Amino acid sequence: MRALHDKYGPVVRISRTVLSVADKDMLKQVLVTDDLRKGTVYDNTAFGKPNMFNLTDRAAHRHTRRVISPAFSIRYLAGLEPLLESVIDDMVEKVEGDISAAEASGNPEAVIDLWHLTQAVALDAMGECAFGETFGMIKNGSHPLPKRLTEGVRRGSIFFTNGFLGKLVKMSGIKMADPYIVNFMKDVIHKRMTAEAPRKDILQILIDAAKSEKSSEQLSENSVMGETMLFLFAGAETTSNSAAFALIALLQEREKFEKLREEVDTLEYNDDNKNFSYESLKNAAYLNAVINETLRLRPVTAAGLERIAEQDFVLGQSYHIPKGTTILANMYVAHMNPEYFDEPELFKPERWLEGYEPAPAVDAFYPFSAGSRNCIGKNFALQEMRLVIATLIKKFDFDTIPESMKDAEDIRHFITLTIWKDSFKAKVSRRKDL
Ligand code: HEM
Repeated sequence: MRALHDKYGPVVRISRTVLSVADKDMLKQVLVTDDLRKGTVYDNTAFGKPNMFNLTDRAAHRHTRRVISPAFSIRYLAGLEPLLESVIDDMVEKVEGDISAAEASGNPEAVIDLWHLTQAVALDAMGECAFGETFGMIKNGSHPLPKRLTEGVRRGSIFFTNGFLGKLVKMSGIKMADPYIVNFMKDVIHKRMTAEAPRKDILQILIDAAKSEKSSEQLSENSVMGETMLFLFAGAETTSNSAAFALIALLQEREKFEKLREEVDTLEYNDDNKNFSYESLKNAAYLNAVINETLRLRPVTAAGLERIAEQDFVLGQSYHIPKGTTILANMYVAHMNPEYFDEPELFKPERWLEGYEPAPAVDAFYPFSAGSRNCIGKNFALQEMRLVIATLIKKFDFDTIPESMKDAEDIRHFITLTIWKDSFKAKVSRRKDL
């Protein structure tokens, strides 16, 4: 798609009824101002349960989003900090344990798969915050869930990107939701519905809605299940891949790693509970610049977001778009446009720092989308990424493994952007300068 945009400009007609759009003002029009309805491709992900992500009906989506939004408010998220912190503590313990094991056999460095580690962290974070208990991924190293999750996402991507196949499977009545995940979910919800005391987490907001007697605040039990499963799909791999992509970029460019470490060492850190404060991470300019730059270069939805014109309209004051046209909002192409971001191929966190010239076009930066269907988990994801990256850099030294660095260049797009090998290993040791 990028090559087509390079050749034909910000609007590319890829078939009689499908346009790809990468102009920043048009992206805003499609996603925010005109707020076009989600396209039919989203129906293809609704094999199991309808949820906030795949609902295309505006009223149904508005209701669900309104009921769930309090779980993602900044204030409520602040209350989830102890849960996230316990996951980060597990991560540190795990890495230290691996290093101790390596040291016992005479090696100061442990070989650790950072792709898997961040995935385990994201799954345990989702477990703690949305399922009421950790999956124990970091500690035990395995749980049937991540394997099935990855398989599910990859299988789903075939249907997500192939509308005809999706419709065929739907018509045939084949159930795409993995029964293991469904049963797991049913148990979790049952436990919480019958629990005596509430637990302060994301799931609690959904459970309260399931129990609510006011129809305007209600969610059916079926919806609670659909939404909770959605958090697992939407919240784990997206966040873990992004955190891992940031670590890979920092290992590729050591001076940026050192610059980040310098900043991380100045941040408020509580030695007793071994954690950074939310405020200090939120205001860490270089850390947030590294995250922004990673999301610019490696946006999880790099294939574009599908929207549909429900009536004729004029796009960007120049294109007459007939009703029924599908529009792909292609943020990746916008992120790679040199008019918006200078030297767009380069990993340059500095562009996000105050005073950098030419300033990045923040209105062309859409990693979490925008408008009524933007990412509800944005703040959660950002905080988790900040914690993971800052903690690893504060506590450990890293050495690269050439073969892994090479493998990390093979990046593919399923539903999210991922490393084809599903693995990124590095040598990790205790920090020598502490
Ligand atoms: C780096 C991490 C993440 C990125 C880059 C990301 C990005 C996105 C994007 C681009 C969308 C719009 C998708 C579309 O229109 O098709 C989206 C939607 C969504 N995301 Fe995220 N996301 C991340 C993490 C999370 C987390 C942690 C959660 C939940 C805990 C989450 C939950 C959702 C949900 C529920 C939607 C659908 C919202 C709606 O349609 O109303 N995401 N995300």
